[in-house]
Amino acid sequence: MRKLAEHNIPLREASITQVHSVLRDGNPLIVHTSMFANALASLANPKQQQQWVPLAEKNRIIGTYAQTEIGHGTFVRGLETTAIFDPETKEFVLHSPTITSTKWWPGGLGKTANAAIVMAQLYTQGKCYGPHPFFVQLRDFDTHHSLPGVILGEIGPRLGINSQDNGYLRFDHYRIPRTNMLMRHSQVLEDGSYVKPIHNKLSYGTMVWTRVAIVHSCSKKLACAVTIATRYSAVRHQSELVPGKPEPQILEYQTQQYKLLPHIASVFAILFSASSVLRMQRNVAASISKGNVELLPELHILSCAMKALSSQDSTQGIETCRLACGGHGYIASSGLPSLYTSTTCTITYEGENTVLLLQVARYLIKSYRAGLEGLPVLPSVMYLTAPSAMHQSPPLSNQALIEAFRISSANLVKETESRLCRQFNLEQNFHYAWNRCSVALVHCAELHSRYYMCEKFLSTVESIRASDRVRSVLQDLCRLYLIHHITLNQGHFLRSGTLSGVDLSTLEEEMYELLAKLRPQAVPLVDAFDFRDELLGSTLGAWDGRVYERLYEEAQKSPLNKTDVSKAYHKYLQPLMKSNL
Ligand SMILES: CCCCCCCC(=O)SCCNC(=O)CCNC(=O)[C@H](O)C(C)(C)COP(=O)(O)OP(=O)(O)OC[C@H]1O[C@@H](n2cnc3c(N)ncnc32)[C@H](O)[C@@H]1OP(=O)(O)O
Ligand SMILES: Cc1cc2nc3c(=O)[nH]c(=O)nc-3n(C[C@H](O)[C@H](O)[C@H](O)COP(=O)(O)OP(=O)(O)OC[C@H]3O[C@@H](n4cnc5c(N)ncnc54)[C@H](O)[C@@H]3O)c2cc1C
Repeated sequence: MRKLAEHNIPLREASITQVHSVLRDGNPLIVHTSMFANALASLANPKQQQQWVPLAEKNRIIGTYAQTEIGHGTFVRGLETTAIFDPETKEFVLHSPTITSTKWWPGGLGKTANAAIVMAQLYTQGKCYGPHPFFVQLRDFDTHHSLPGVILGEIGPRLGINSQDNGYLRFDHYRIPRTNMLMRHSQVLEDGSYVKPIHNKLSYGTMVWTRVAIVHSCSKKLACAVTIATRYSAVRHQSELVPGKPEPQILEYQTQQYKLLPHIASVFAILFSASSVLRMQRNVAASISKGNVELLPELHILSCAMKALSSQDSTQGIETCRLACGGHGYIASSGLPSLYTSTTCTITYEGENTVLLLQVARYLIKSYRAGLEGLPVLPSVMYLTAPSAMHQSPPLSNQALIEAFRISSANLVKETESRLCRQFNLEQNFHYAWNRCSVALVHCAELHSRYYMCEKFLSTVESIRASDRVRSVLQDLCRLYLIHHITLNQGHFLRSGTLSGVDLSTLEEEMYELLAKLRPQAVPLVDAFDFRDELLGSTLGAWDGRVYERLYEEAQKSPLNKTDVSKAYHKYLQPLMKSNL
């Protein structure tokens, strides 16, 4: 926090700086500097911002985002915490009526935060208007004691990010002023009448913002992992490639190159997609402030798609990097275990991935149907019903591969929509039919999202003007990425007829050549991510390659090495050894 102040970094931007990466196992302030700060900036009206933002900037208020309940995370409309307006006192009464309505998971809630943005079902004049955000003080600002009517605690150890205090929260008829409802988009007036927002999902804005931020952070985490594993693979020598010859660097093995290079490529694919979504988010934020919400649905879908794909890719990539380091990848000092545990949670939080992909699928099916009827659809999905341009590009060129993605994705959506119609005719209920098709629907969303990511990778690389040599390396990397994902999804391309079996063999052959061609670039590419050793925090991935010395030095720090004979010997082991059991 002192560093942020020194460098004049506003609270809202803190979460995208390096600060949080230094604190590897999570930290109790992350939700304060990200979601809480963003909720105030985007959901509070100017008067409320004047009241709370300066206090949050000075860390007098430390906040969290309390939405998820022990009984409901995904289904936001099903939240049970109530905020009932009392016109007599001009207050909202917050209450947790059931065990399942207990807020559960918010970061920093357990012991750190003294305030929260609480999502609760808004009731006024006897009517429920759905989940709305409220600013709620939870602890005394001086003593830090929880306030009467507020029950708070920590939820216990987790798979990772255990330096963070994820918490639980219950309300017992806890009263807050009317003006604590975040009123930028919707309001409850003094007489209890409700003023609705210009789009009924604007109160979900903090989630959209965080999903976009997660895409960027996933590329960073994966970049750390590939840096560690690639540098280590250049230092580590093992086995014989040619019998009788010296042990080669493990990076010489094609299988090792196959483990690492596609994930190095993935860092760029995620990064370039993140930039594109971020640009769109800024445009949408500017439009919303002028009262235009036309592009909000597109941003919602794109942020769902990219959050799902980037969290899945980076988690798998980090695990592959860990395995690529053999036994040393399992040791905590490699940095890889904590990278994994602090990344795999992104698959679940801020919208569980399957659920987000189903949001994307819903949009694809709706847009496909609209396109068939000649109704206007947004640019990113026009291709679903637009004629194919496959024949215009040279066979197997990058453009042709992108076209193959586009056509395969459109084909899958078309096929799944027909299945949905057939199922609907059988079930006579759209929702049951939807559920019966949901595996295929998730595949549609994944292929569409992959197409978007490939397209962003290629168009960004093609636009590089600063250096021909850099562009050339990135073009190879991008080509590897396209072919790699085509080989992983062969079935879709064969089914749509966009690529033949022969095409796929040709591409596979090219992929193996690309691995060899890119091998000398592997270390320079990860060096170019420019992580300081302190930030990587890895015995295997440091700049100087002193892997074995660092592993040995780190072992010396183990508390068990402070004495030659441990206390446990005298207490348990010696008696056991003498007991003749
Ligand atoms: C670095 C920071 C650390 C972060 C730590 C992690 C913090 C957290 O995890 S906080 C909690 C996060 N929780 C979540 O993300 C919950 C996930 N669930 C949801 O977002 C919603 O329940 C969701 C989107 C799945 C469904 O919402 P629901 O209100 O039921 O809408 P639904 O009926 O499915 O859709 C209705 C329409 O709204 C649209 N819609 C839904 N959400 C949005 C949105 N945010 N913006 C615009 N439109 C939206 C849909 O596309 C749909 O449009 P259409 O009718 O045209 O097809
Ligand atoms: C580390 C961490 C930090 C978190 N921080 C916060 C925080 O700061 N604030 C906060 O409010 N919350 C936080 N959360 C909660 C998080 O947002 C939820 O866990 C997440 O949204 C998933 O919801 P859930 O746990 O209810 O899962 P569920 O929705 O119960 O998911 C369980 C399974 O059901 C499936 N499923 C659910 N609905 C559907 C559907 N409609 N169709 C098909 N399948 C479905 C899912 O795919 C999944 O396989 C955090 C969670 C974690 C793990």
